[in-house]
Amino acid sequence: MISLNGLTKRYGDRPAVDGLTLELRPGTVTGFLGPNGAGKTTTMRLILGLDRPSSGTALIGGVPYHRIRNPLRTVGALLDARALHPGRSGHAHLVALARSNGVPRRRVTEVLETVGMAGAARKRAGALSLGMSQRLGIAAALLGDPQVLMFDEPVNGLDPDGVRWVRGLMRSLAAEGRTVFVSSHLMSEMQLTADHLVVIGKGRLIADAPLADVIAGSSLTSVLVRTPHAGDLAVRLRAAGITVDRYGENELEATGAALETVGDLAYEAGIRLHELRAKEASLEQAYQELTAGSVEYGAGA
Ligand SMILES: Nc1ncnc2c1ncn2[C@@H]1O[C@H](COP(=O)(O)OP(=O)(O)OP(=O)(O)O)[C@@H](O)[C@H]1O
Repeated sequence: MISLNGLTKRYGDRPAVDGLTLELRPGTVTGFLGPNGAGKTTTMRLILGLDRPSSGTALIGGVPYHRIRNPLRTVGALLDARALHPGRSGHAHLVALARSNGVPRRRVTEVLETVGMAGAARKRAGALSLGMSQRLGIAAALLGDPQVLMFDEPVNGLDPDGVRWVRGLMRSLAAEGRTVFVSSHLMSEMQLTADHLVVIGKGRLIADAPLADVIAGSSLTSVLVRTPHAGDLAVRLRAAGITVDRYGENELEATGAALETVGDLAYEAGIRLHELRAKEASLEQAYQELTAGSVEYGAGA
């Protein structure tokens, strides 16, 4: 479990991370979202003890990173896949990492197989494609078989097959009861991977909620109804303050109300329904609404 309490990091007088308080739970993939410069990488660096907080705390299993006795066996992380000695092979890198952290050497072979790098592991790190470097970084994170895993943009540079593989890996790590914290800008991918979302903007917490709740909270999530009495139902729904769009004679779309509310209002009015169906917003739409006020580096209209 990771707990952040009032976590703050200032560079000069500008906060990059501003009073984050939240908990990341085991058995869950938590997606970490936010516009460019929102403070995602800084938050991960603070959790990993690579930067010191200006105030507040980041604890892993109740202790700060620097007090963990065997960090690699407790937390695995991929922050920057290119941060490797370019002349060293992936295999040599992992062997050195295993040796200095008391991890048995056979784990190197295991994790290289897990990430599909067994063939390319003897290449110089500098000669690897971005996607292969990402796989190697993921192998390093898995090396100590840790309960907590953090990945900063792990699918960056991966081909569609690799993206699907990362999704399966995150899901299986969480299914084993591990805490998985993963940042990404690929909303469609996050929608398929994450159970829970933490959204930040300008260093501040915007949302900390199950994926389903974030999507249900979008103004674009609506209810589609098919009924021979669409006109009557529209009047009833509008009277209850619900926005209604009509499609043809027998169909309407109600926005800003739960499926149950629409069904109950129809029932109370004695209106027969032939179809009642939720039309979910995409995570991308929900995310854009949530972060509309926090985008610092946008391209304008
Ligand atoms: N070492 C540093 N010195 C000064 N400012 C920094 C430093 N590191 C990060 N920042 C600033 O902190 C803010 C947050 O940056 P961070 O990299 O954490 O954002 P991010 O959410 O990971 O962004 P992206 O999605 O673009 O990777 C940015 O404004 C960045 O310029």
